[in-house]
Order: sequence, then C-alpha cells, then structure tokens
Amino acid sequence: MSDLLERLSAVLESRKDADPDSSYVAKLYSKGLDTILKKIGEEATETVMAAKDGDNQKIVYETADLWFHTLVLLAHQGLKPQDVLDELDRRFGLSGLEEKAQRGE
Ligand SMILES: N=c1c2ncn([C@@H]3O[C@H](COP(=O)(O)OP(=O)(O)OP(=O)(O)O)[C@@H](O)[C@H]3O)c2ncn1[C@@H]1O[C@H](COP(=O)(O)O)[C@@H](O)[C@H]1O
Repeated sequence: MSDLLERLSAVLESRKDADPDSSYVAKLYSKGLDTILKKIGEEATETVMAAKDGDNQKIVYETADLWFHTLVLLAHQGLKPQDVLDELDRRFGLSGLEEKAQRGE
C-alpha cells in the first residue's frame, strides 16, 4: 500500500496552523468537533445512498469523502491513521467471533 495516508495525515496536521479562509480543512477545525462529526454523518449517508443506487463509481467517490473526513476527525483528536491501521492489524487473522470475545462481548 502507498504512503498516501501518511502524506495526507501530514497535510492535515499542517492545516492546524492555516488560515480558515485559505483551507477547507482549517475551516473544519475552526468550526470544531460537531461540524466534523456532521460531515462524517452526511458522507456516510451519501455512501449508503450510492450503494442502494448500485452506482459503483459513486460508492468510490463517496467513500473517499467519508474516509477523508474520518482522517480529519483523527487529526482533530490528536490521532494518526497508523493508530487505526494498528488496530486493524491486531484484528487481522482473528475470526469475527474471536475478535468479539476479546472485546468481552
Ligand atoms: N481529500 C480531500 C478532500 N476530499 C473531499 N474534500 C472536500 O470535502 C467536501 C465534501 O463535502 P460535500 O461533498 O458535502 O461538498 P460541499 O457541499 O462543497 O461541502 P461543504 O463545503 O458544504 O462542507 C468538499 O468541499 C470537498 O472539496 C476534500 N478536501 C481536501 N482534501 C485533501 O486535503 C488536503 C488539504 O485541503 P485544504 O485544507 O483545502 O488545502 C488537499 O490537498 C486534499 O489532499
């Protein structure tokens, strides 16, 4: 896999010092957590609608929007994409039931 997530994460980090009028991401940060969460909700809904329409091109487009806004959330919260990759890596190879058991469910 490419280092895209790392490069994008660095850009998102740099936008913490940027002028909200010059950057979409800086504007999201300036509006705060609730605005970022609202965007994630909207993009998730648009992804669901694309899938219900059976429009694969739109699924890719909307999923990119969704992933992008979750990356903005991670940066806002002081987290990195690597934190999520580490969690997926920890789960990799476990069955769904084993993963569930580790959560105590
Ligand atoms: N990958 C993205 C990216 N994907 C989606 N978007 C923006 O996310 C928004 C998606 O929201 P919608 O589809 O609802 O469109 P909209 O109506 O314009 O959204 P709103 O402005 O109303 O929130 C659009 O404004 C897109 O431009 C992105 N904006 C930025 N990036 C990356 O983030 C980097 C930093 O961006 P800036 O901070 O703008 O320089 C860029 O270089 C890109 O690599």
